Parts: sequence; C-alpha cells; structure tokens
Amino acid sequence: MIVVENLVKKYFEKVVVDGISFKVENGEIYGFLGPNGSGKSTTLKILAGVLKPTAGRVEIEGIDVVSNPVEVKKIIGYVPETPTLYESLTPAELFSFIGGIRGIDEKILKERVNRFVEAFEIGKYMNQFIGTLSFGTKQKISLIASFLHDPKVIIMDESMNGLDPKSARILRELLIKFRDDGKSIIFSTHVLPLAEMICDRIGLIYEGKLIAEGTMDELREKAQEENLEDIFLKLTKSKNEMANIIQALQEVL
Ligand SMILES: Nc1ncnc2c1ncn2[C@@H]1O[C@H](COP(=O)(O)OP(=O)(O)OP(=O)(O)O)[C@@H](O)[C@H]1O
Repeated sequence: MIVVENLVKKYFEKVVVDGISFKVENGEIYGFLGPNGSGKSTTLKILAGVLKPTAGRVEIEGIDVVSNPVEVKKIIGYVPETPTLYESLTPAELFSFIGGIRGIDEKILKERVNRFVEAFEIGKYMNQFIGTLSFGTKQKISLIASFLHDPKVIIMDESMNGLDPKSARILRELLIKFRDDGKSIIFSTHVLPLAEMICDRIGLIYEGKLIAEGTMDELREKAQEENLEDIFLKLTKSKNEMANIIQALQEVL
C-alpha cells in the first residue's frame, strides 16, 4: 500500500508538487495522469525514494520513504521515465548483478529472467552491450530489472514509451496479474485508453495539485464527460482552448 500525505516539492522557490494526498491500496492499479510539467515524475521519484520531498509524508507498506529509503527500495520496483542502465554491461550481466545485490536465489533468478526475456522477446540481445540497444529494448530491460525481485509495490513513469504493440500488451497483462497478486501499482502515462482500460482509480494532477481522483465512473460524473480524453481535457481546462488553438493553426498553415 502507498500512502501520500500533503506532499510538497519545491525547486528553489518554485512549487511543483503542491500538497497532494492519495492512497494506492494493495491489489489496485492507480493511474497518475496530468499534462506535461504537472509534477507526475517529481511525485513518482519521491515515492521511489530518489528525490526528497520539501514537506509531507510518503509511506510504502507502512515504511516511511524519507527515513527508511533503503528498506523501501527492497520492496518497490521503480521504472524511471528514461531507462538508466549500465551501458557497458550486457542484459545477462545486469540481471545477474541485480540478482546478487537483491539476494535473489540463483534458481529463482534464472527462472524469472528466462520467463521475462521470453515474454519481451529480448533473448537475442542478452549478450550485447546495453549501450548499443534501441530505446524500446532498453525500456524492456529496465522493466525486467525492476520486476526481478518480485516487488510488492510497482512505480512506473511512462513505461509504455517505446514499447511495440505486442510488448505493450504483455506489460498490460503483467500489470493485471500483479494487481491480482495483491501488489500496489501506480503509473503515469499519456496513453489515456490504457489508463481507462486497466486502472481501478485515476488521479489527475494539474499544476502540482491533485484536481480529481476516482474510478472512471466517478470521473465521468464529476466532469460530465464520457471518455477519459474528454474528462482530462475538461478538468485541465484545455477543452475550450482547443478549438481556438486549432482555428489559429489552420489560419497560418
Ligand atoms: N531538477 C529540477 N529543477 C528545477 N525544476 C525542475 C526539476 N525537475 C523538474 N522540474 C520542474 O518541475 C515541474 C514538474 O516536472 P515533472 O517532470 O514532474 O512533470 P511531469 O508531469 O512528469 O511532465 P511530463 O509529462 O512532461 O513528463 C516542471 O515545471 C519541471 O520543469
């Protein structure tokens, strides 16, 4: 379970996360949506213990992220927006290294690696330097690296980016399985149909504030719109601007 209370992050004097609170239960997929620059990555980095908050509290499975970052890292799988991997290792070496530092039993590690490598079809790259691989392949390696220790809590920042349709589908099915296993999952995405399809609840962040939260039905009720794209545009006050912007573009093009 993830509990976020009155979270604030300032960069110098600029407030980019402005007192947000939410929970992600066990066995729940929570979609974290918002326009560019609204504070999603910053929030997810704080949840993952990568960044310190200016104020507020985050607990993961009852453990405070700020005072116990090492304990928290044992139980979370964090997939950053841009894969940050050791470019001079091969995927095989990276997974073995992760198995070592995470203390994963060798037999279990081998089984998990084989299963994920097969699912994401990266077998042919296992002995190639990560630095030479495509963005999408690095993204798959980053996902596998974050799942190998079977984390209770999964935090993913735009992790569908770069994945081909088959791998995106595999990841979607995997997230549903993780939810059914009782894990807490939070992910940010701009792929609204994906969020609409698999999220139990969605939080909408705008200029650092959580402006709406709920199930799809609750969001439909709040925005008086049917699909998530219209809900998103209405609640982020973009809907009325769109017609003017498109009109202005048509005049110059
Ligand atoms: N290291 C930093 N120093 C100063 N400002 C930063 C820093 N990192 C992020 N910001 C600012 O914080 C705000 C929120 O950024 P963040 O990356 O969290 O947004 P986001 O919602 O994830 O956006 P996107 O959808 O484009 O990925 C932005 O205005 C960004 O410029």
